[in-house]
This record gives sequence, structure tokens and C-alpha cells, in this order.
Amino acid sequence: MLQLKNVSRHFGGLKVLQDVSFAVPSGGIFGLIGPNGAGKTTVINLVTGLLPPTSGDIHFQGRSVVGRAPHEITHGGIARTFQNIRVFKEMSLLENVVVGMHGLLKYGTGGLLFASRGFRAEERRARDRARELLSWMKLDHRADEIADNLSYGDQRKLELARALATEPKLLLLDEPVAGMNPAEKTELMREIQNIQGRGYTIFMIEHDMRFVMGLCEQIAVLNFGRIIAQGGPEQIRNDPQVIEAYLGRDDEEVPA
Ligand SMILES: Nc1ncnc2c1ncn2[C@@H]1O[C@H](COP(=O)(O)OP(=O)(O)OP(=O)(O)O)[C@@H](O)[C@H]1O
Repeated sequence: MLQLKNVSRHFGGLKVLQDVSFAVPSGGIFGLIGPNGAGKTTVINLVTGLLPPTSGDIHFQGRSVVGRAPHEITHGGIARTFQNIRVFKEMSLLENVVVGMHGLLKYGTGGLLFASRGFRAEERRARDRARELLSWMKLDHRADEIADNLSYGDQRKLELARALATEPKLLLLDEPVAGMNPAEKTELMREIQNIQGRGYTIFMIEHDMRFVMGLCEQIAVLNFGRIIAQGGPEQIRNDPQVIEAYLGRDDEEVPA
């Protein structure tokens, strides 16, 4: 579904990614892990079109995304969540999700001014779909509350519903469990599995080893801008290069 082919990204003399290649298969959950500063966020920025690669190519569903604007890439079927929560706290849950559909709505914001019949029908459909996405996250019973009322974990789930509102095929999760407590992590793990079960492909970058090992079928490990290992959780856990990359770093949990 997503393929990075010999991708490099330099910032001046700093070689943040060097010859990175991996493939995210359709329908699976793929994790990219690596110590702080390894280049994980840069990978997401390249895939979503926020940055161009210095060299190499990125294919999504067989077509290169290099040179395409972020909104085109979103339209093409890639959605993302962010490391820091970006919900609109004073808006209702439902409105937060409807906002995620913005680029898809035929009548756009102009429809708000003229409230045409077409606009009203479209708005109804958008709200129905938003309620459905909230129900996937088990948040539909709170659809009309403001987002600020939600716990931290539920706000992250709301972000997932909003990302799904762009009707993606591939969902990129940027450290989805950052700042969550263990109960929230377990719950999110279930929701992500449910999303996968509905046919979406998921690509995540994440620090939490237990979460990644428990959820991902395939994992790639980035260290100093290079892929040092790829495989299933068991293989990654026992890979000497991976163990070495994590040992001696007090900022990371060793993937024991
Ligand atoms: N726009 C930029 N200009 C210069 N250097 C950058 C830029 N973006 C990232 N870097 C550098 O690239 C390196 C990798 O950063 P990146 O954020 O991709 O790592 P990461 O693996 O996501 O780290 P973390 O887990 O801490 O978020 C870092 O040394 C960072 O300082």
C-alpha cells in the first residue's frame, strides 16, 4: 500500500534519513520505531507531503506522492493524527468530526451561507457519518458535548474519528499513546484493532514498545536515519542490532 524506496532526507549537512526502504502491506498494522531523533517524524512528514525527500521515491497504491501537496495526499487516501492533541476544545465532538470532512464536502463553507437544499442534505449525511465514526470509537453517546469535557484518552479517540472522516485508506498515527495511562492504552489498542478489522491499513510511529509489539504485525527499526531491522515482533525483540540501539539510552525503554 505504502512503499518507501531508497528515501533520503538531508537538512543542510545533517543526514536525517539515509536510504530508507520499507513497504507497508495493505490491511495490516505496521510500526516504525527507533530511539529519539532517529528520524521517525521526518518519515511521516515526507509521506504526508509536508517535506520533499532529498532523494528516493514514495509510492502510495502504486503511484508516487513525491511533489504532491499535503491536501492532495489527504484526498488520495492518507490521513494522520498528531503527536500533540489537536481537537477543537470548544466545539462538540460531532462538529470536530464534521470539520475533518471539510475537504470532501461538495458544498463547502459557502453552503453554510445559503443553506440550499443540497447543502442541507449533504450536512445531514455528514452528521450521520460523523455519528457513525464516533460510534466506532464508542463516543457517540457524547456527540453533542464539547470536546473539552473528554478525558485525555477520549480526546485521542476523537482525533482518530476525525482522521477517519477524510475517508482514508491508510491511517498514520504519530505516537498515538503518548501521555496515556495503561487503561487508556489498552482501550486504544482495541479501537485500533477494530479500525484495522474494518479494512483500513495502519502505519504508526510509537515509543511505547509494549504497545507496538502487541499491535503491529510488521515493525521497522530506524536508528540514526537508517533502517537497522525489519520483521515481526519476535524477530525485532531478539535482534542484536535493535537491542544495542536501545541499550545505554536512558530515554528509551529496552524492548525486552
Ligand atoms: N526541519 C528540520 N531542520 C533541521 N533538522 C531537522 C528538521 N527536522 C528534523 N530535524 C532533525 O532530524 C533529526 C530527526 O528528527 P525526527 O523528529 O524525525 O526524529 P524522531 O525519530 O521523530 O524523534 P522523536 O522520537 O524525538 O520525535 C533530529 O536530529 C532533528 O533535530
